[in-house]
Amino acid sequence: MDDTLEALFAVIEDRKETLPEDSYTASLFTHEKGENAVLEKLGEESTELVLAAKDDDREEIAYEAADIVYHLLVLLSMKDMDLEELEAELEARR
Ligand SMILES: N=c1c2ncn([C@@H]3O[C@H](COP(=O)(O)OP(=O)(O)OP(=O)(O)O)[C@@H](O)[C@H]3O)c2ncn1[C@@H]1O[C@H](COP(=O)(O)O)[C@@H](O)[C@H]1O
Repeated sequence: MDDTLEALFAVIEDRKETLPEDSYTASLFTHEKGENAVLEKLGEESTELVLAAKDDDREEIAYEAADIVYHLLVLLSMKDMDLEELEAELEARR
């Protein structure tokens, strides 16, 4: 899981740097979508996750959780944060 998150975060950081035209991630870092779009997605997906949990729909829970994790990592990158800061906070709670 760590490797998966690190690989995804590396792709997100690359898209932020290179801004390929056909990249959804890159569009989030430009005025085309921007921070508000990321925050809206996190709000929508949280609601969808709650509904999936209420339905005990495991496939949908995994799908919505993945959407949230992806947009959360985009938000961290947007704020010039990195995975280490998230890990440090989680470790501090152990
Ligand atoms: N993990 C994701 C990921 N999760 C979700 N999304 C996109 O997030 C968008 C919104 O997701 P939704 O589930 O809300 O889908 P939707 O309601 O149909 O979207 P909208 O039409 O409302 O925008 C969709 O366009 C999804 O494709 C993602 N886009 C990219 N990634 C990862 O980022 C990598 C780079 O992607 P690009 O930047 O597109 O090259 C990919 O290889 C993936 O690993």
